Amino acid sequence: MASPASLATLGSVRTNSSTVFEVSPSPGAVRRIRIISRISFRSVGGVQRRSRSPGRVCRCLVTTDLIEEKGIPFSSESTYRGSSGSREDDADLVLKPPPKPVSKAQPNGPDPVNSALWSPDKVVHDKMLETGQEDRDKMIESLGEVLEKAEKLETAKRVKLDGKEIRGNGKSSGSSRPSRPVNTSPTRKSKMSKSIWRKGNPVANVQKVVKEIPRIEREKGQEQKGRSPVTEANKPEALPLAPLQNQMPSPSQVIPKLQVKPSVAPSAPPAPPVAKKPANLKDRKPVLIDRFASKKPVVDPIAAEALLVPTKPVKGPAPSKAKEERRKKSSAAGGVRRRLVDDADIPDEDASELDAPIPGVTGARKGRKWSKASRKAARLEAAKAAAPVKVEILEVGEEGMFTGDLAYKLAVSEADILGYLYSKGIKPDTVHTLDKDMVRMICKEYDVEVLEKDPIRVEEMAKKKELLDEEDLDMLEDRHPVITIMGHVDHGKTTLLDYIRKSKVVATEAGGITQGIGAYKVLIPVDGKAQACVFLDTPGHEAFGAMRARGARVTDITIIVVAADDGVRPQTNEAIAHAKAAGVPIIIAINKAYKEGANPERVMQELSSIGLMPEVWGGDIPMVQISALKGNNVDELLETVMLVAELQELKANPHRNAKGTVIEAGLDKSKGPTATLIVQNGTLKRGDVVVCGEAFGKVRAMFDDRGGRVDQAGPSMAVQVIGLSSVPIAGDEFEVVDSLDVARERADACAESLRVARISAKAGEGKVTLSSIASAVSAGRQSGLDKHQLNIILKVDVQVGAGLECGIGVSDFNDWEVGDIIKAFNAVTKRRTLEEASASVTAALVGAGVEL
Ligand SMILES: Nc1nc2c(ncn2[C@@H]2O[C@H](COP(=O)(O)OP(=O)(O)OP(=O)(O)O)[C@@H](O)[C@H]2O)c(=O)[nH]1
Repeated sequence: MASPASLATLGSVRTNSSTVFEVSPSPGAVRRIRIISRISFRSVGGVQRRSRSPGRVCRCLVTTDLIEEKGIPFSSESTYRGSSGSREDDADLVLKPPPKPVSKAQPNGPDPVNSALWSPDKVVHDKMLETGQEDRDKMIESLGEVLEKAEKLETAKRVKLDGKEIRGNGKSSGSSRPSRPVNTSPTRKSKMSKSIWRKGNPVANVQKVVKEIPRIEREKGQEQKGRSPVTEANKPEALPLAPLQNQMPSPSQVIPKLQVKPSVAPSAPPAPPVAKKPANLKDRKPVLIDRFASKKPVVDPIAAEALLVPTKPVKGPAPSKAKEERRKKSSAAGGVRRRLVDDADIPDEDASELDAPIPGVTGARKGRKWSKASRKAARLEAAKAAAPVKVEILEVGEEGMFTGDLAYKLAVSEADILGYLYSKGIKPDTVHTLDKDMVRMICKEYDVEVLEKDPIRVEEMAKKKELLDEEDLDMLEDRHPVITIMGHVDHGKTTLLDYIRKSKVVATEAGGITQGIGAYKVLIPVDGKAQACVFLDTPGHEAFGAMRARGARVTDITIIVVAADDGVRPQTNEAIAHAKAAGVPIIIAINKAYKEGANPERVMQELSSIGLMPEVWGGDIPMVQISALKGNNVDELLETVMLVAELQELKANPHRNAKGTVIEAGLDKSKGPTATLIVQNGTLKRGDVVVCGEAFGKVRAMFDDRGGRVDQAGPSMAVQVIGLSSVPIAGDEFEVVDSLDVARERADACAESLRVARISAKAGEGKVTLSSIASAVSAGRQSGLDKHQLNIILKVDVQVGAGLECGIGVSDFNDWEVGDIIKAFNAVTKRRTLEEASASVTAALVGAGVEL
């Protein structure tokens, strides 16, 4: 309880219920006066009523500083609880004069403060004013705290939602505490932005600041003040915090700057906020605006502008009408590809041609349609090239044709031909060989003209030329026979020749044959006396007909080998034809006669059917059944040969310059151009000047069939010579002349004559050979061949000679027909069947415009 003295010094305040003053009268110490209960500020003791509300509640806290400032001495030990005091005590307290001021006395006049204090009404009034002011401050402060707490809660929620928890808000709040009174008036958004910004989450803050604050400011500025839009730079200062900022400037002035910082772009010109967003967001983190923005395709601004640029309006509806008309026309024509041509001019029968690509128009319309058409055309062209081409004119020889060959030339199947023959009551032979009459009949059915095949150049080549002059008749001497072995493939020609060489040549001459030059000299005992003979080897494949023809031309006797287990075959017939054409005697060697399954009688019958009647059957053709492998009856065969040769009375003039035929030619690395010559008349000496077609030269050396050097070669002798200017052509005739000048002139004349002959004879006859093509091209003649070129690379080792399984003469091709070249190519390569090779190459030639 307060003492009366203390109460007297403090003054009295009457309350309706109790006195709530707690006074500590000790000066200098911290004192506190607390109103802890309901008080009613009424007019007490002449003091003006502060509040007319009897129930007004007011809680205030007054520090002793204020009391000390007022000069009121008090002590904490003296308290007064006046509820139990009497009115007199209260009056005494009021009526008593206040004690003399201790600390601040004013001698010249009354101290306004002290005087006021000493004025009972004024003291109470001032205290009430001070208490009211403090209450307002307290209320403002408490409201600020409440708002700040609410902001913290809201911010925490938002941050949690963003996955970023904001911690330590108390610090920031504390730092901004001085501005709380200011923040009572501004918007919550600005404070939140400030708070978040200061917590180091600039991204979220940036979004809010950029998007919201300027808009709010702008709206407020425009609506309330009616001013022109503020710039971005002065927006922060235009916040509605300004009035209170003047009173509490320091913190509030900093906060708006932090809020506006991300959105401020001082150097940027004023622009709509929408236009500014991408730049700011891009500067920060675009992924927050659009996480997939980086994955989106980048649009070329120029292209986008071009697309967005509106097209100029086209005058009139012409394009659509024309397009519609074209569509109608194309639909009527029935194809997309026909839109590019004038359909009205196209007859119906030519409509199919439009399926092919249109030259020159293809490039005008690119797309799947045209590429598909191109592919279709390519397929058709390929199929056309691969398919057999029906000939218009067919040549047929005396030997007739195979059914397969005729079917290919007529572009039909063999079944069609056989069916036609059966319908006519004709049954072809077992090998399906059609004779000439059958071929004519069939070709007439298919409207193909048939011409008699020229028995030809092969036959002409096979004809034996007369090598003897009138001067030679008085100096003729016997000569060795030249024998050629011919026959079908694998019928045993080489086996027979090998047996003769081993049994006769090797046995009689030491060393045997060391070099094969396509001619072999053999000594055959006849009546106990060895007689020499020369064998020429020729390939049996059909492609080497020309070689066999040349062989037949230079030969005196022809041995035709026929396998008893296979019978007469095509090359058998060909060999027979060549021999007949050359007028050369024919001896039939029925080989493999002792082989199981062999039927020599059937062979004899077949031969007799083609005009070769066996001697045993009363004919004039010697036929010997032998075994080339075992050597059975080979001596009998040789005796027969020599008997026939003896009957021929083979003679020549060895005392004159040599004449003969080139049977083989080639190019040797060390020797240069080489040629195997068989002397048919005269004697060839070393140093002679020879002319071989277009080649000429002095014979520098000669080699016999054993490889030995020889100085001369008489009639029926085969030698290899070196020293020629070029490689001659197998089959060319050679002749010894007096000098090189003469030889040169003869060679040039021969070359020109051959060239002219090839052009006129080959090309004029419609026969296409490499020579005719080359001659036509070189001569520049308009023969229809100068526009085409056929490139064939064929690697061979020799031109013509013995054992030519792997080689044929390149030069021979110059005079060959293309068909024979194809066959030769197939024979050498053996990559595929003859029909396949012929079909493919023929198709290529036909496609190139070459008539075969
Ligand atoms: N059983 C038997 N086989 C033989 C006989 N003669 C040859 N042959 C075999 O028949 C095959 C062909 O013999 P070749 O001598 O190469 O026939 P070719 O006529 O020279 O053949 P080309 O030179 O290609 O024309 C070989 O396997 C020989 O062994 C024979 O009398 N009896």
